[in-house]
Amino acid sequence: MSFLEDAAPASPGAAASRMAWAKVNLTLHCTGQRADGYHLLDSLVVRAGVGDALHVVPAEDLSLTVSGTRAEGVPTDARNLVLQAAEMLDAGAGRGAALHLEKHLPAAAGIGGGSADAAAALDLLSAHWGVPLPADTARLGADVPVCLTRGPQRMQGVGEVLTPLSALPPCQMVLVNPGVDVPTPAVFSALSDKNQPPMPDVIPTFAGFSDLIDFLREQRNDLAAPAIAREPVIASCLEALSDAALARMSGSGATCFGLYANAAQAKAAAHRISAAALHWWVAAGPILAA
Ligand SMILES: C[C@](O)(CO)[C@H](O)COP(=O)(O)OP(=O)(O)OC[C@H]1O[C@@H](n2ccc(N)nc2=O)[C@H](O)[C@@H]1O
Ligand SMILES: Nc1ncnc2c1ncn2[C@@H]1O[C@H](COP(=O)(O)OP(=O)(O)OP(=O)(O)O)[C@@H](O)[C@H]1O
Repeated sequence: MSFLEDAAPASPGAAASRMAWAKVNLTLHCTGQRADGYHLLDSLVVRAGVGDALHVVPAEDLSLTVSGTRAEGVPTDARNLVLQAAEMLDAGAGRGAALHLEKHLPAAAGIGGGSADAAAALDLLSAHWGVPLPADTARLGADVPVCLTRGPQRMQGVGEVLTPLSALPPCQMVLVNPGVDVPTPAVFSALSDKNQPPMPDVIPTFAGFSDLIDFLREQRNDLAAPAIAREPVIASCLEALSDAALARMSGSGATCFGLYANAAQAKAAAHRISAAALHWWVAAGPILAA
């Protein structure tokens, strides 16, 4: 089980570090489809207080090593979004950096693990090399622009249109992943109605936890039904979170989140679910305010 307290501090030899916080889609409405096949979205996105950590030390060449509880199977070559972000930023200039990724988020899990790592790499290396961020970071992945922001965001377009929202009331979250990879393209393809209603034009400022929950209850994750049809265990994750004020799936799955009013409730739920489903990944922490 992972908690915010487990988040890796800057490693002793690192010149600089960044956290790559999990991205959670509190809502995910699919409102259309572009001619190139990408889907138009309307999503309320937050960061959970659990994530990967990326460290850099100066070096002649560009390199990446990976450790951590979820390091198994994560590529260390050019397939890794951290190195793709570095190459994008370097633009062929041949700059070096020794990068080390502490991987704690499951991959292909709907919480943007790879996208958050790419955003952390862009932010870290932009400062380390003294070069500006490129404009078209969505080329690395539709979730990369939102992972470069802090605080709650309304995400529209195919992921590149971002509107910062007022801070949410304090809210604790439990994340549960049953260990099945859910490929994003397959879930989008299986979505039968791609023209569903957006969120309201104006997202209100929430006075307290119960106002936030009341609002979210009226919203949807349109990818939940096709994801559950592919992987029915996702419904079991939602069932395991049934003591939460609200339980939904994030992104294209399979990770589900439960929202709780306080940390004691969230930790109790996380312990209960971990004990009952030993092979599931379970994490608890606050929604990050900024
Ligand atoms: C489902 C979300 O996680 C919601 O935040 C994102 O839209 C997906 O973000 P991502 O994994 O960074 O997406 P990408 O790596 O750019 O795209 C993976 C695949 O998802 C599908 N895709 C993604 C984003 C989008 N707006 N429409 C899509 O149809 C496409 O088939 C694409 O080939
Ligand atoms: N830094 C990285 N960490 C994890 N996986 C990576 C990384 N870089 C590349 N990958 C590859 O990308 C794939 C998808 O990873 P990622 O965690 O971004 O997907 P996701 O959880 O589906 O994100 P989303 O929330 O956008 O659906 C993995 O199968 C993995 O092989």
